[in-house]
Amino acid sequence: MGAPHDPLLTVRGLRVVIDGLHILHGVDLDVAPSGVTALLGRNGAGKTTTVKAVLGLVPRTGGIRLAGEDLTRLPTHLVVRRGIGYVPEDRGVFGGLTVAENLRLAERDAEPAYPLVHEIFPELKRRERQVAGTLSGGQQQMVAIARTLLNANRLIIADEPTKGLAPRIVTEVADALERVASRVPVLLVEQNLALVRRTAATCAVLADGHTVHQGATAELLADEEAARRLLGVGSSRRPSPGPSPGAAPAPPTGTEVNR
Ligand SMILES: Nc1ncnc2c1ncn2[C@@H]1O[C@H](COP(=O)(O)OP(=O)(O)OP(=O)(O)O)[C@@H](O)[C@H]1O
Repeated sequence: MGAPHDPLLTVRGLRVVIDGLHILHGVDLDVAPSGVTALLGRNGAGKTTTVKAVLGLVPRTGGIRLAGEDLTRLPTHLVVRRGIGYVPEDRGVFGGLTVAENLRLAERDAEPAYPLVHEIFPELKRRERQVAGTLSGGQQQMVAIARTLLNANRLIIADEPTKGLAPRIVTEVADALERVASRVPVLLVEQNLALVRRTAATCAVLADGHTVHQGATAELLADEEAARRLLGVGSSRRPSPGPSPGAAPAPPTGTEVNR
């Protein structure tokens, strides 16, 4: 175990080769021990592959440590048992099962944390008998996130949880993510910069399969030129409401990684 401010998850020199294609060739990433850390980058930069590599869903080399423990050679089921909850991009909710059945399938611990799930997602308690396929996209996303809260996870990884959702629902999911991150640290893959600005104190940016920036989100997004160059977008559409109360303290400066 490290000191309280040490990163919870550290990824160093992560490489992924699939069918001879070099998809990741040097991803470095520190996930803060509290709050939300964002993983950013343009389409195809390697964000989902990075997450899958951490989980052991694709073959990888490099260094992956959770609270100091080396996960690099562990298969997925053992990575999950070390306490990493995963909310995949497609949510993976079983549309033909009820909300309660979806949650029951995700139980891993002897005493699943239903009180916590119902505290953070009271709507899921009210809808526990509803067939998940009839839920809205945002409600399905809440089921997907709730599954990771049932077990005593040390880190939750959410891959683009707001993708395809209407703006009002994005706000609801963002609210939920903040509630979750006040209890369990979150690594958030996200393209919605307003959401990132609101929730994530720190971020890493990928481009072409490697890390090109790590640091404080507010500093990156305040720098128009860097945001445009690294993310391909302007960043000054909204004033920053600042990081959430549960967010980790941000490092003083960003670090650009030149390769
Ligand atoms: N199994 C695979 N076989 C071949 N190429 C792959 C495979 N998985 C990913 N890639 C390629 O690797 C690159 C990175 O993909 P990845 O899905 O990690 O990017 P991403 O940053 O998550 O993109 P997006 O924001 O569009 O979801 C892309 O060019 C993608 O086409």
